[in-house]
Amino acid sequence: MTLLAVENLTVLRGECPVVDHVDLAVGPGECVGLIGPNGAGKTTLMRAALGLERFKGMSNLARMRPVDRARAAAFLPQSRQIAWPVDVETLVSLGRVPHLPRGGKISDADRHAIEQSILRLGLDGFRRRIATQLSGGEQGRVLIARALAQQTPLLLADEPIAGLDPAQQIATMQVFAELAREGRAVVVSLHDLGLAARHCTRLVLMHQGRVIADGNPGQVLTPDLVAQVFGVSIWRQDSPMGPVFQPMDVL
Ligand SMILES: Nc1ncnc2c1ncn2[C@@H]1O[C@H](COP(=O)(O)OP(=O)(O)OP(=O)(O)O)[C@@H](O)[C@H]1O
Repeated sequence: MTLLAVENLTVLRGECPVVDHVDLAVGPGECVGLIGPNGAGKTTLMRAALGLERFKGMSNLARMRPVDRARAAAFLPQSRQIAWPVDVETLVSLGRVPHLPRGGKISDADRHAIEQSILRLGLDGFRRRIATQLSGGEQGRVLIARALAQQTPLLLADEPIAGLDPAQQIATMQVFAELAREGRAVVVSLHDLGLAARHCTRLVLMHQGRVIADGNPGQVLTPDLVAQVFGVSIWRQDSPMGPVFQPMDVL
């Protein structure tokens, strides 16, 4: 089964392709780290796949009616704008909107999904706090919880761990890996190559709009590719807790 199917997808800015003939298929059980330097095209690829950008090519999600798409995929955009001063529980409950019958009330199943998401993101103590009054990192976790409450087979998350402290970064990546183990799929863009290597089942490396490597972390994060694409050297060691990748120096 394929949850995300993108074929030959190209996004032009004027004459310039910022996403260039990308093919990507993601299925249940995969936690895909979308990596690449600033401007590589990661955000544009996700937005186009969701039908939020004009593109050439094919995306299964962009073809769907909005209500079907909202049940098929949750999207966590890079901008973490929270517009309304509502409490955390109310904000997370908005993730259930695609599942509510027209004019319908929240059901027990909805309540369960909201509760699970709040607990999963460690937000139990925050549920009555006004979301706009939380710190940037706390707001980020609330928005992740809202996306989880949507209970979609696929989650697309654009730099969700940027600005989180180390414990929250690890905990969030563990939640994504867990979702994949439960049979859902996650596509997450991130700049921390070490966390990407540790928690993702697969890495897709973008450079100048193209996918230039796609495979398991060891296949993608080779010293040559990392030097070519990111312009840094990388230190790699296998540890009892898995492989460790650490960018070391600018080349
Ligand atoms: N609205 C826009 N108009 C013109 N160019 C744009 C627009 N949005 C993005 N771009 C350009 O498209 C390219 C890809 O941008 P994109 O945001 O997809 O990269 P990214 O890989 O997500 O980068 P980052 O890691 O910095 O978030 C960049 O060169 C960017 O300047």
